[in-house]
Amino acid sequence: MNIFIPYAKTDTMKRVGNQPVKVQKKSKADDEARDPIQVYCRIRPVSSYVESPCIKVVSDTELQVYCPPDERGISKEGQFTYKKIFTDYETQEVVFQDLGLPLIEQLLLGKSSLIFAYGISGSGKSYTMTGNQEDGGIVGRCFDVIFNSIRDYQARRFTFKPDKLNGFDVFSMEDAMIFKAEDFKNNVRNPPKTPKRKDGETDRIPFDYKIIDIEQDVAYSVFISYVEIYHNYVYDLLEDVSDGEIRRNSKIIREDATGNMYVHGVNEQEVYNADEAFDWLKKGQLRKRTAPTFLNMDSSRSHTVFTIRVVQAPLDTDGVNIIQDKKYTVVSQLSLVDLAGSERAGKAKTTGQRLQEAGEINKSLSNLKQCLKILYENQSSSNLRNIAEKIPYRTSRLTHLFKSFFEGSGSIRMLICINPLSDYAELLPVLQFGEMSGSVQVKRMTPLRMDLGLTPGRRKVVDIQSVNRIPCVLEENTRGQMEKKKSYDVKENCFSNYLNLGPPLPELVGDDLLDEEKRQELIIALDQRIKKKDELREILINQSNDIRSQLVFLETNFAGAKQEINSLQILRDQDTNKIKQYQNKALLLENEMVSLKRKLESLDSENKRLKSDLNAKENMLNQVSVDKDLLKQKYNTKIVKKQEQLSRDFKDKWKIQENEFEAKLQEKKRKLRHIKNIVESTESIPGHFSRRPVKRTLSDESLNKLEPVVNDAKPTDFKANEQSETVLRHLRSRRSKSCDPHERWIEHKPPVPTPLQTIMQPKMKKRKSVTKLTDAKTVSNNGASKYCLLTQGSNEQGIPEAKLYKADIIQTMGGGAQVVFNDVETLKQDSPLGGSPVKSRIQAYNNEVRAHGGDTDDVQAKCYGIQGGYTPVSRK
Ligand SMILES: Nc1ncnc2c1ncn2[C@@H]1O[C@H](COP(=O)(O)OP(=O)(O)OP(=O)(O)O)[C@@H](O)[C@H]1O
Repeated sequence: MNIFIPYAKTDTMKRVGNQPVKVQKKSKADDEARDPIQVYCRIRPVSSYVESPCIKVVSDTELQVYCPPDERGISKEGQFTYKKIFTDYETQEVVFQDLGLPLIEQLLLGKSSLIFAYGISGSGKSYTMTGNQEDGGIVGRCFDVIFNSIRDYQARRFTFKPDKLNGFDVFSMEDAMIFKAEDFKNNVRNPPKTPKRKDGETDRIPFDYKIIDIEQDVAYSVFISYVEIYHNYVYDLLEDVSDGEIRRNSKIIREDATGNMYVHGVNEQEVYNADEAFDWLKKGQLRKRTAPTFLNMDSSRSHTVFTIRVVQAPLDTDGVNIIQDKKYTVVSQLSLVDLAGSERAGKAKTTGQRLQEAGEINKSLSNLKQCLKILYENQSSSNLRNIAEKIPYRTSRLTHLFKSFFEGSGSIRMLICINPLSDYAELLPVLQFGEMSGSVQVKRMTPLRMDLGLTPGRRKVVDIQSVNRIPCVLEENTRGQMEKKKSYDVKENCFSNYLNLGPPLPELVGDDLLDEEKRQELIIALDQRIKKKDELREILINQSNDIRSQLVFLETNFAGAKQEINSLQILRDQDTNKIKQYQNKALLLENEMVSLKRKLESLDSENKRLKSDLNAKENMLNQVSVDKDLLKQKYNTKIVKKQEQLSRDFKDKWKIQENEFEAKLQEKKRKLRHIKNIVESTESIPGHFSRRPVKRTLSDESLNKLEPVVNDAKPTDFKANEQSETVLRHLRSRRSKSCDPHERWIEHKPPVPTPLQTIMQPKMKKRKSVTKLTDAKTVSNNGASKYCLLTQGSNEQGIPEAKLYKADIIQTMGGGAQVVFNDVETLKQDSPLGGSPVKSRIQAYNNEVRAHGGDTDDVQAKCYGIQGGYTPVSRK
């Protein structure tokens, strides 16, 4: 077996003998550290008789391409530099060693990588990536190297299981055994289909390489998946399609919690050895879409991605079991991408479906180119604006799937495959793309393995100490049996060493002891044995001393360790107590939270109820206010109408009263004018006094000391003196008591006069009372010389007032009579207490009427007549 010593170590790796690899901690500088995409170029072999028309390899890193002169004699050429150029005579093994092997080493260290093969159709991409049975490609060789390297450190099958989220769950040994038993049962029921071997197919030649310097205190498991991207859809090549089903369902690409892209729901197979992995590869290859074209008899019509994922989990302190905490599990992946070949329809002579496929292939490849170009431009110093253009990863599934790699989740290597028979126009874009990709930098990934602080070499100690230990992988192969046997041999050898005291003693027969020679021989042999025995004793003593001192040392160590353990235990107990306290607190807080939550909920519901009540009440209030407004409006209009009506009525009444008063006034004026005329005519008669109207009131004190008004007394303005002292101007006028007893009076009074209850009653001895004056003869033929008209009403203050209009009846020549008014007596009553005398009088009158069995309504009506100037009793 070859042992691979890596030729190129990255700065993050440090190797010292067989010591486990220590990974430097991630520094800030590492975050910024970037590595270029490493681009390799492989020229496929062609017949030795044919010479490449336009390619010339200058060195193992430089390649020249030139275009033969055209008809105008113009020739073109260009030089391209790559990490390494594999010429046509370089074997698959060499290519693998340069391209694949370092990535396997990184894979086992927990670092991810991506290799993709790019080139024109038929340039040898699939050959390089997968190869064939006899001469395996990169994928098959990867299996061999991986399993050769981890064989002694493999975890039991089913210890890890994909969690469907691009991570892995870790299970105990017992769980793994249960899963294995279930899997065994399933396999018995549905035996897996192994691809049939083609006629003449030989056995696979395993690649005998091994990486010796890997971490031994971890357990490894390997998972593989195989997908193809066809027409921009992702299909699982390891998915079993049931007999009825024609095609597989496409898968979607997702991003996991750490930002890595993955094919969701893809079938990830755990493989335990290279042959098993190779079987799956073959299975997938049979499902891969290929078709014959003019350029390649077995041309890939899809991009295929073969992914190897290595899962590692550290061993516990005892070095026996795996630490089941998921966070210590390291997953690294190596994606091997065989891109479908770019092809020109004319050259490949494709039509129909093949042409469509070619279109899709070219589209996705051009998007890959575009992404890398933008990445390059974003990184280049010429990007002065320092504005990163958005990279269209999502445009195609191919770039979407590898987005995380371009963004720094692992290193990238590209293999440009070239068919030397291709012409300049075909080669140039491929070579240019390769060179441009070499200038793109991707962030350097730091392996994620965590330092648990456990003693290195735990597995080795267990291996040495337990000779009879059954290795965890014993059931997987017979290697363990051999090792077991080996350990027994060691044991036996050790004991034989200790028991061998020297060469065998000479055989003595009979008198041999008497023979000096024989005796000497025996003495020498015995001496030798004694010597050997002493030596052995000395060794034993030394060893026992050593062991003793070691024991002492160990004991002191042990005592120290014990002490340390005790203190640690105390600390642990304290921590446990603290944890318990915190747990109790958390529990209390949780309970409190629950009760608060409940309270909050009840308050919430109460709040909601109150809110709804409030809303209902608000609605009611709104309704009431609306009703009120409506009512107000209604009453306002009613009031306005009523006011208008009242004002109209009032105006009408006012008009009527005004007219009445006007008529009365006119009448009075007419009468006054008439009186004036009479007066003026009597004034002209000698011996007559000029007469002025006299106004007297009952309250007038001057009434008792009546003095005749002198004729030449200055006329007084009636209006001006209305409120002043009353003046008796007519000497003949007297109060009733002083009436001439011989005078005959015609008393004209209302039909039902209101009793005035006063002592100052007119006293007319000779009189004729009439209630209505319809005939003139009543005045003229009666021989009466005086006329008295009694009116009863109320003044402006509502106080009843009685007026006596006195007149002289003058017989006329024609036998008629003229009534000349010459005096007015006004009778007015005031209460000294300020009350209404009318009311009391009416009350008294009513009482009196009732006492005599009369009806008070009539009296009431009369009162109305007195107070309001209106009498319902009609005068005839
Ligand atoms: N280095 C090589 N040595 C021997 N044969 C080779 C080599 N490279 C390619 N070939 C042969 O060339 C043919 C085409 O190669 P391959 O199928 O790998 O091309 P490809 O680039 O994958 O084409 P496509 O893109 O159409 O799938 C195959 O028959 C393969 O065996």
